[in-house]
Amino acid sequence: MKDKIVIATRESQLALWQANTVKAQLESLYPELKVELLGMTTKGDQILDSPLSKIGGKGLFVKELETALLDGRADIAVHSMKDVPMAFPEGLTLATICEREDPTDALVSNKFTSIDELPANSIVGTSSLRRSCQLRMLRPDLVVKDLRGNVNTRLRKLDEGEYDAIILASAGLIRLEMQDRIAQFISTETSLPAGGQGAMGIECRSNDKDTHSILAPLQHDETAVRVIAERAMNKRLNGGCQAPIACFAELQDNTIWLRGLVGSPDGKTMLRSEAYGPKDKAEALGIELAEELISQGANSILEAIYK
Ligand SMILES: NCc1[nH]cc(CCC(=O)O)c1CC(=O)O
Repeated sequence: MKDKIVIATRESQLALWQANTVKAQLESLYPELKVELLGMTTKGDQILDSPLSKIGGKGLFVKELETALLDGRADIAVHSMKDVPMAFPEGLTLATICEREDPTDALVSNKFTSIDELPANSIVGTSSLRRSCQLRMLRPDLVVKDLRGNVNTRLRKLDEGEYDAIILASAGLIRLEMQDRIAQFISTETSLPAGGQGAMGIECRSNDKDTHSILAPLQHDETAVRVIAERAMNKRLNGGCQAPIACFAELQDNTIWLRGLVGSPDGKTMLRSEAYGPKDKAEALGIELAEELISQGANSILEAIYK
């Protein structure tokens, strides 16, 4: 067995937290194993001045990390599952899906404690079409304003008064011990999360058997089933995390309950569907739900965005 694992990671606080968490888990499982971090800056970290949906989708935060894996400069990359593209480059694979943190979206505000409390014309910050289409559908009287940057940058912009409230993933705030900034954990009925939200995944070289077996104990089967169903739906819809697509799977006993939606960015059209299926057919369930949304007209909404 190898004696060292190098983790390629972005250098945002959240990415470093995630990489360090995997490092600590591996070190406690394997006291002899050396685990090092290789910090890198990705395109998604560099381009901060244009909306994410305009600068090219889902691979933005992972491409440089994947190059390091393929070059052998690193052995694994720890990702937020919602940022991981559906297809992996030749030679790389998703080895592990770790236990999910709170999957909800969070409202963060210094003035208001819930979406219901926001007065008409309040400015709400998010750069996610998925969040904004759901918010616009619920509250067409609010003003959605683009908000970029890592979690700390976004909170700073809120504190500087540019926004009345912002929406972030609860998981990121919890991990960074900023849970006290959360005004409202928004229910999944109000804001259906992005596929994979709150779950970390670990990518590595497909043929690196040693690393696969080292990572095996970090797999969380229940989370994996849920995330596989969600990603299958996204994949069938060709949607990245920048599309106004939401999907969320829950597991009750051996049954998956998968909910999905596709919204138009103006919040005027919202296609919703849900499906139940056995947990050993997670991928088929995701595809089934996607096809139901396509039969409702999802493709014409999505094509208008990708154009
Ligand atoms: N797209 C950025 C991103 N990727 C993962 C998270 C949060 C943590 C997670 O979902 O695991 C965030 C920040 C956010 O959406 O607020």
